[in-house]
Amino acid sequence: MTMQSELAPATAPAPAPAAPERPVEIRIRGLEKTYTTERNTVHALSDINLEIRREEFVSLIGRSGCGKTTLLRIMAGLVPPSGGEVEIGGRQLWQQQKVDATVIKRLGVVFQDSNLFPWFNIEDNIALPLKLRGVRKAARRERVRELAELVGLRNFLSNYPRELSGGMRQRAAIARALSDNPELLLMDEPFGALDALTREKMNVELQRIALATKATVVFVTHDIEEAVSLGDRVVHLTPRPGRIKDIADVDLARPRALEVQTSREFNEVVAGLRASLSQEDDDES
Ligand SMILES: Nc1ncnc2c1ncn2[C@@H]1O[C@H](COP(=O)(O)OP(=O)(O)OP(=O)(O)O)[C@@H](O)[C@H]1O
Repeated sequence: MTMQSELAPATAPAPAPAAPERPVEIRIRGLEKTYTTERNTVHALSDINLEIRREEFVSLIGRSGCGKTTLLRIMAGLVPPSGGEVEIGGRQLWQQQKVDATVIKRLGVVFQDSNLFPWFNIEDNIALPLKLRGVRKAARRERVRELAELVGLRNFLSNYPRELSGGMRQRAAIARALSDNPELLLMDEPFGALDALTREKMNVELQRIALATKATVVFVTHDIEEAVSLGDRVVHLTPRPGRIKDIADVDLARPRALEVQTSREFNEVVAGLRASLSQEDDDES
């Protein structure tokens, strides 16, 4: 495991960048976010600098309120930053508080709640982004079938969301996010509401899907084991204001089966991150 720290002395060996042969997909520079409400001002993110390479899987962890969701929502074009830059695929996402629509087309977003429309069946839910883009019915049907195969919902296309389990609904939400072939998948605690066993299965599934689609993935979670199981790197944010405290490299081959969690490397990375998170508690007390 390599822990990269902003506070590392100048003599520390330079950390090996993940997948150096791949181009940078996301470049975040000097990102700031301040929320101003009638009652107070919250400095949610401060001087966030991060580069993510194409096809990389990056997990974001940190205690509640450290700005994980804010960072993801800025990257998704949903919340404007107060300062700094987010470049995706070589283009600025935000310009004067407005999003560049061509950059948004590269993105797929999945939240904790699947947000499926209850009055549409699974096929229509998955097909919705394609329909909105004016893709013809026959092409939509073909793409939905492909995606349903990928996420294991082939036999449930005519069902309604209420007839599916939580894990199946999340798989449908992932299929919908993938429908327009996004190069970048942004996921905010997508499995947070699932039971532990379903979550483990979904972690294995998600890796398979990410490998098959060659998507770059940014994945927010509270769970250290989940972050390490999935990530090529794990970015640890600290609160007040949200900053990157350190970044752990996870040098484990893919695809990673559940058994990876018994390996020495896995447990070393988890222990390092746990120590880093609990040091935050000590710093607070
Ligand atoms: N719309 C908003 N208006 C005002 N403050 C906000 C808003 N959204 C978030 N915040 C504040 O910004 C900070 C970061 O919130 P954010 O939701 O990004 O953290 P988080 O790490 O995702 O938290 P959690 O793990 O609990 O979801 C918090 O102090 C939060 O109260």
